Amino acid sequence: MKKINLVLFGTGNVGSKLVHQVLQARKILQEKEGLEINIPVIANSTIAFFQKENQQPSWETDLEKFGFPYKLNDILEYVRQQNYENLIAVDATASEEFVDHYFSLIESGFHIVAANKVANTRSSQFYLELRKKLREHHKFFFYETNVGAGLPIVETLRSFHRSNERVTKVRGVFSGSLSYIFNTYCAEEKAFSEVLSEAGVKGFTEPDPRVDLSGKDVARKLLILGRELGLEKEFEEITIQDLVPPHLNGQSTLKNFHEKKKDLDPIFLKLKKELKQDEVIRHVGELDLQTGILDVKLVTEKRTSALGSLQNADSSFEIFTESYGEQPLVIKGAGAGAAVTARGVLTDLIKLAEKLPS
Ligand SMILES: NC(=O)c1ccc[n+]([C@@H]2O[C@H](COP(=O)([O-])OP(=O)(O)OC[C@H]3O[C@@H](n4cnc5c(N)ncnc54)[C@H](OP(=O)(O)O)[C@@H]3O)[C@@H](O)[C@H]2O)c1
Ligand SMILES: N[C@@H](CCO)C(=O)O
Repeated sequence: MKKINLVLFGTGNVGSKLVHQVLQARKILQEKEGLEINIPVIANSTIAFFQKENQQPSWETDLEKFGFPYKLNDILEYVRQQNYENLIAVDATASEEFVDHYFSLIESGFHIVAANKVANTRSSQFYLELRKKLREHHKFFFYETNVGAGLPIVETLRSFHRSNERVTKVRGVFSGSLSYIFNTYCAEEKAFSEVLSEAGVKGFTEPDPRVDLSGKDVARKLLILGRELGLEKEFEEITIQDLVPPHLNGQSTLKNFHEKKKDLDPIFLKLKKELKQDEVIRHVGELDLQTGILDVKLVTEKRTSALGSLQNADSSFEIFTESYGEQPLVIKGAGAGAAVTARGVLTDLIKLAEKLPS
């Protein structure tokens, strides 16, 4: 039986769902894949819980009851003492700072699976250094859920690139939360702030929803795909329409944003009133490989068009390539949500495990 040992960082929407899915799938993975997945350490931003045997269904209570404040070195020392094989760090945080730990983790023998997009959207220099470090230590880095949650977007583009298929453009609704927000807002008589709150409760938005509204999350996804296709770009080169008014932006606190988010209502009501009867608002990203332009913006679409008729938190990626010609390959489905994302992380873990020794 092949064993992998996970250290899970982040126990929010995605991280907690992942533990449940691993526990549920454990027996079948052992039987059908010959794979045992253990999670000896679970950590959030402040506390960690170390479990010597297999994780139990009571892990949430255990984390709360027996978890204690930790430093990364405590975890590195612990896994070294336990001599765990096939170690994988799962980054289910949205943390900018956590990514600084990737180098120590790799040096300490970890592979990495990340839902967090930050490592792939820092400077090109960081991006290349990380890959150099991975190569030097013979470690893998999987991050399919960085774009389109559980949808196979990164893998599809990487396969095109490897087979020398020229991708000319990727366009679509890249954000599950903004899809939900504009699909709902344009279809129902609710205040924008109310729909925004709903998207948060459903686990579609980033921990700070301004990361979605500012266009930053979609811009990150464009950059990740662009880099996958060999485009050398920096985040600052992306054209982004920021939907957060200056008085609620990153200079003010998240608490202040939540207290004042009703200030968004008149702004979006004005946009809605300007629509013709057969029109809706959609939030789109466009990655043009021919011009090198990466663009994030709001557009008006016909209600009946492919993007105009999207439902729920669906994302839609239109991938234009040389062989597909005028008719793009379209990948569409839930673009956010804990269950689909955790399943995407679990799929990454299984694919990574295939590359590891028994
Ligand atoms: N939700 C989705 O649909 C979706 C889809 C695709 C990708 N993603 C990505 O998945 C990641 C997690 O999203 P989420 O919705 O699960 O967020 P979330 O519910 O806010 O959970 C984030 C978790 O990360 C923990 N955390 C923050 N900083 C940390 C640190 N330095 N070390 C260890 N843990 C830390 C938080 O701990 P505390 O509770 O202690 O703060 C929390 O448990 C994000 O990067 C997001 O972009 C999400
Ligand atoms: N906040 C992100 C989660 C998926 O990356 C979105 O809405 O698309």
